[in-house]
Amino acid sequence: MSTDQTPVQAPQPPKDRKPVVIVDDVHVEYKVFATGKRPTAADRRSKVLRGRGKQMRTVHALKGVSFTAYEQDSIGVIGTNGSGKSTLMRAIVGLTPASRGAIYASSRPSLLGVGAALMKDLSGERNIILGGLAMGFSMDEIEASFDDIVAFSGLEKFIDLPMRAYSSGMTARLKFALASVQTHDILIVDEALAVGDRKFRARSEARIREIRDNAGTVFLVSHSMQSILDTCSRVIWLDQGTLVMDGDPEEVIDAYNEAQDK
Ligand SMILES: Nc1ncnc2c1ncn2[C@@H]1O[C@H](COP(=O)(O)OP(=O)(O)OP(=O)(O)O)[C@@H](O)[C@H]1O
Repeated sequence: MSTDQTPVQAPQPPKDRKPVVIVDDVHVEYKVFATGKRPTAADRRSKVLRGRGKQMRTVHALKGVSFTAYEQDSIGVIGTNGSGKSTLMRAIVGLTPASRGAIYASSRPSLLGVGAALMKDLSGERNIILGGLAMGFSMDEIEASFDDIVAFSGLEKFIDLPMRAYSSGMTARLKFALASVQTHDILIVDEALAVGDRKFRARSEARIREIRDNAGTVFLVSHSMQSILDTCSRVIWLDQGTLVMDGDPEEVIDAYNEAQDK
């Protein structure tokens, strides 16, 4: 798909809401082996590899993305596979360094992705404790919210089973339930809703609205335009690492769908 490269018209800054994330001309480049093998830290240090520079290829995943997110924004992030959505989210959280440009955030953003680390051999119950400790809660705090987390996940009957026995949707529910006990100022949800069933999706969408109502800011990466329309107040569309459009969800999604149909 090709899109023209006219400058993106950013929406007017809201008068009474503070900026919470500023993404300023961010570029991200990944170095990969041309064979598809990713270099390890040892490979990158290795003199042999440096001498064989031709085998390395650079993937320019983000090419100068700029926008400002304000408190109470819930921003849907859309784009075709490989357009740079997850890379942008990982850059905002600080997991992937920008090779150029800068990102400023008013507080530490939390990334809730389907890939968040939980132990498959441990039960749901144990994973709640582990996840809670990893998020910085004390045992007393975890115990106090334990029943709420289980109830939110809707996995009461399965909570003593190893997570290996969970479907991907059940795993995503547990992760979302765990993450939602924490108060987030800036929450990034990467595709977690796509795997949940309708009832769970409605519950997590309600939770996203609640965060927003408490002056938080939410980014939602999804291929489900319905989830985005139901939850987001603004949508940014990425294509081949550039920001194509930023604005009203219906307008951006209409333009995106039109470009896909071409
Ligand atoms: N760790 C990595 N190493 C090398 N290249 C990567 C890495 N992660 C992503 N890329 C490349 O960067 C580009 C953007 O990928 P990214 O995962 O950000 O896209 P996406 O929009 O989230 O895609 P999807 O909708 O498929 O999840 C792609 O060309 C991808 O191949």
